[in-house]
Amino acid sequence: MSTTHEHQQHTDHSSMDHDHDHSGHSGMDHSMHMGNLKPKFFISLILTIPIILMSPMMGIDLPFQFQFAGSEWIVLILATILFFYGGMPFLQGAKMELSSKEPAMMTLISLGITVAYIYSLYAFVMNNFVPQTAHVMDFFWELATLIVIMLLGHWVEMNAVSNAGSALEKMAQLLPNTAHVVDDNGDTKDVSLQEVQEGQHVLIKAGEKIPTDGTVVKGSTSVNEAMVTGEAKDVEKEQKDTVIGGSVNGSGTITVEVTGTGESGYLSQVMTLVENAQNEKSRVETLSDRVAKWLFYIALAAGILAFIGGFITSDLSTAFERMVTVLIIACPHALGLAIPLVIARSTSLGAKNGLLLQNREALETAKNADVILMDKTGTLTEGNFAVNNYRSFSEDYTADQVLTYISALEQNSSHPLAIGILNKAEELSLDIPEASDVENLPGVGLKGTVDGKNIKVASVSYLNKQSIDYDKNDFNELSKQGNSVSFLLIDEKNIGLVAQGDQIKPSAKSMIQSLKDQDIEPVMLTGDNQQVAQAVAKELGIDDVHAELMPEDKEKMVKDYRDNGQVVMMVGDGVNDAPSLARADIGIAIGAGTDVAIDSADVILVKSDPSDIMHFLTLAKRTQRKMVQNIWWGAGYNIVAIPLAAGVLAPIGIILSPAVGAIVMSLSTIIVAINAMLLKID
Ligand SMILES: Nc1ncnc2c1ncn2[C@@H]1O[C@H](COP(=O)(O)OP(=O)(O)OP(=O)(O)O)[C@@H](O)[C@H]1O
Ligand SMILES: [Cu+]
Ligand SMILES: [Mg+2]
Repeated sequence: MSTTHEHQQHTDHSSMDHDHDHSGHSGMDHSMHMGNLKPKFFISLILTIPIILMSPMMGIDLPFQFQFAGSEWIVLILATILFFYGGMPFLQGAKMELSSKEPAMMTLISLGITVAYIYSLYAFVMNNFVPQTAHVMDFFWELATLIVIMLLGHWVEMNAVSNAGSALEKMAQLLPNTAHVVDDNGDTKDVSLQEVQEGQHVLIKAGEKIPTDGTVVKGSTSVNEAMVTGEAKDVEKEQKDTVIGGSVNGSGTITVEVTGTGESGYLSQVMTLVENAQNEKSRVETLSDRVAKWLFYIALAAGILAFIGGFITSDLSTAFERMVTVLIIACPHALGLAIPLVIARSTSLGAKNGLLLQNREALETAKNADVILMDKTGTLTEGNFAVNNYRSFSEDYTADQVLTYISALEQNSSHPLAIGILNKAEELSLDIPEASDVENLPGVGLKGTVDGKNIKVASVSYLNKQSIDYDKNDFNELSKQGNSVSFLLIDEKNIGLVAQGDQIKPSAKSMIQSLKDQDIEPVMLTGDNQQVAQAVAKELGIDDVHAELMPEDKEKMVKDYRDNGQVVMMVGDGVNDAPSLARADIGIAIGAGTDVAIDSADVILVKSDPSDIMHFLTLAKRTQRKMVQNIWWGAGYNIVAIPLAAGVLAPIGIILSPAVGAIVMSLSTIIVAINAMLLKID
């Protein structure tokens, strides 16, 4: 079971309807190569102040400004330092964008500052060394403020990303992080990962994350190490093999002697979460890059036209001035903040509402969701099973012995059904033997060896498929009462059963109603038997129910819906849900669920409350709306200002005064910032 691999496939699949490129990071993922912008921003700010004071803005002297003999030299020197020091991150970014042939934000900024700088140099030379010419307007003021505001924007953006990272870290700590430590008597105890010590033995059940580095001392399994090594291939592990903390156990149960420190595995787990979030390239971010790319071409074209127009109607100097004005005004100050601010706000709102977003793209896809497929056990129900009945069909075994054998296998399972059974066994103080070669049979149950016997705990659908006899009336009676029934098979012979009941989560019913109100069709997919499934569905108001499904059946259902052109959300918690979570457009895992499910999902409901799905949908919708609004506010300024600056209306005497342009530009930046902060979900 290679979940990460499947996740990869999943992203490939979803590219049917939109182009999100995980490979195309390079040119646009500014934060990766910009280093620490904080000192850069402050030093640039200090350099900028004297420039603002001593240099005219777009050729206009502001009331607080002053000049003195030689002050233009100070401006020149400061601006030169600023251009190379403060502008470097953008110049480097532009180099990367251009080398991948994707001119965007960085190229536009670089073009603006480079033209401003070079033209200002030219103006400086003309004004100071060629006295006969008319005064040539320089752009040192614009150059300086441009660089400072851009540095601020990117610093905020990077902060947003790393804040999201630390929010994630906090959230991840809320997820269960215990290891099952085996003591000398063979009993297991759940211990917080920080307390696990080298040399201890830990039990790792199917679908669980391997908590620490170690050596296998018992059992065999296959392990998916993709999270750690990046290679999406299952690796077979048997005794004496080493396992890596953070990798995910397949279907076998193993005992491992801890060799790495207790924390390393867990920490790496958190770190991967955070890293994934940081590397995540949301398509909405790309949207602003796309807008910037268009602005780049528009600005370039407008700049050239302005130059030609200016040259025809006036002189070379006016032509240059207009071109530079256009390029500078085209620079998307506000656009640089439009998306990062919304993302920062949205991530922290999500965290406050119990949502851990592993894949921010889910925020975008959500608005198109047509159908939501939901697992039953542990998702819509508590997964707090209580044994209502257990019995033997064989004269060779008592009912208690049936429960004992089942418990022997269940000790190796992380399934909610296992907990109910083990609680009952403990209540009865049953002496449980040790099982070996335990393997999870997803969608069916468990198998293993106890007292030299081949034992299985299996579902009714397995018995049906294998044509193993059981009393149908008896089974129907139990399951109609809402019991999940598991059979004990010894050498494939039906020996007994255990029947357990569960409760529906309190918030589930109103959530289903809200989903229907939003025209999202709820469908229940469960591995449990028909009768229980129907009972729960009826109670919740779900009309479409599919029961007795194997994990691959669930996955196929997701696929069928998607092939039908529908956008599928899938909510689940178990090993049996992992493939479908990865396959769905939006996979949502229950925080208390198994590690594989969590790894395969895009969103984690940390509080394990299904009604947080509604929070997610609201957050997604509002985030999306804010992004679009902010892009309009950010780019709208450019759309209006560029043609004016280019002199489109010059023939009728209207030409955008550069000072007014600069003021409107600042206004649009402020609007974008305030608008982002107004994002709320209640
Ligand atoms: N650890 C286990 N102990 C006992 N029975 C099990 C176990 N695992 C699976 N089964 C049997 O297999 C059936 C299917 O299990 P599966 O995990 O696929 O679904 P589920 O947990 O019952 O339901 P859902 O898919 O809604 O979570 C269970 O209903 C049960 O009969
Ligand atoms: Cu700008
Ligand atoms: Mg489940």
